[in-house]
Amino acid sequence: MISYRQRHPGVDELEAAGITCLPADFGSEAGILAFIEQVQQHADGLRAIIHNASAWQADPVPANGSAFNTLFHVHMLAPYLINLACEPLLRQSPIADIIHISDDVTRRGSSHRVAYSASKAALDNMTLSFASQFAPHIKVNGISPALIMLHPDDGVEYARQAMDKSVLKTVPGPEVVMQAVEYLLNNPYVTGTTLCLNGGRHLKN
Ligand SMILES: NC(=O)C1=CN([C@@H]2O[C@H](COP(=O)(O)OP(=O)(O)OC[C@H]3O[C@@H](n4cnc5c(N)ncnc54)[C@H](OP(=O)(O)O)[C@@H]3O)[C@@H](O)[C@H]2O)C=CC1
Ligand SMILES: Nc1nc2c(c(=O)[nH]1)N=C([C@H](O)[C@@H](O)CO)CN2
Repeated sequence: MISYRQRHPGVDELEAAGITCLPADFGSEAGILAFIEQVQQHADGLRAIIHNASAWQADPVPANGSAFNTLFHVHMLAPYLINLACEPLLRQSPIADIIHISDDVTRRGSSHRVAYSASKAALDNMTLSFASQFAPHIKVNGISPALIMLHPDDGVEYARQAMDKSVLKTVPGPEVVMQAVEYLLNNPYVTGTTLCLNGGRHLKN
């Protein structure tokens, strides 16, 4: 089961493959609650919930609360309300997991994405709280990536500078996130942990 906001061709492919694709906009509490209602109508139980939705928003200039408001909803309120509402569905599964996708930027903050970084740091803290609240039946962990994949409009110089930020000097692609997800889903002794997926950036700054 996936949520989508804009109907990408990839959503059509998933739906054709039999995946339940639910429209959702987590930018408001009403949108989050509407998504929860859809999940409850489509699922009798859940093996895992992976919170991936995100907006890489820079801080607006001149300053206003728009980015903070959006990112509070998408990175904080949506995981919070979905986790609490779907706990009973997760308890139907003999093994259950919640995974929050965060961002390595929370290590140091961001001078141009204060709201983005703060909301991801809050998500990291919710990993700790929900891990305590839902144990022992449900494991709750995070994955904190640095640059995973380049955008189509990223230039060669941007890519070189990005690779130089880590000691492993690579932009690995989404497979490494899947490897981290599989590790967390399959390891019965890991909870309250956020996996650092950053090519060793912390060794450089
Ligand atoms: N890409 C990278 O290098 C890095 C990514 N990450 C994190 O990894 C995760 C995946 O990254 P990436 O794929 O690049 O993320 P994207 O920026 O592509 O966003 C992921 C999805 O979030 C959805 N989304 C955005 N706003 C909303 C909303 N209001 N309601 C519902 N869905 C919404 C988008 O849906 P739609 O397209 O339909 O609008 C999009 O498909 C994110 O949490 C990101 O913060 C962390 C560090 C590096
Ligand atoms: N929601 C998103 N979050 C992030 C993205 C993105 O495209 N969408 N991209 C990055 C960058 O790759 C950054 O890691 C480069 O240093 C971070 N977060």
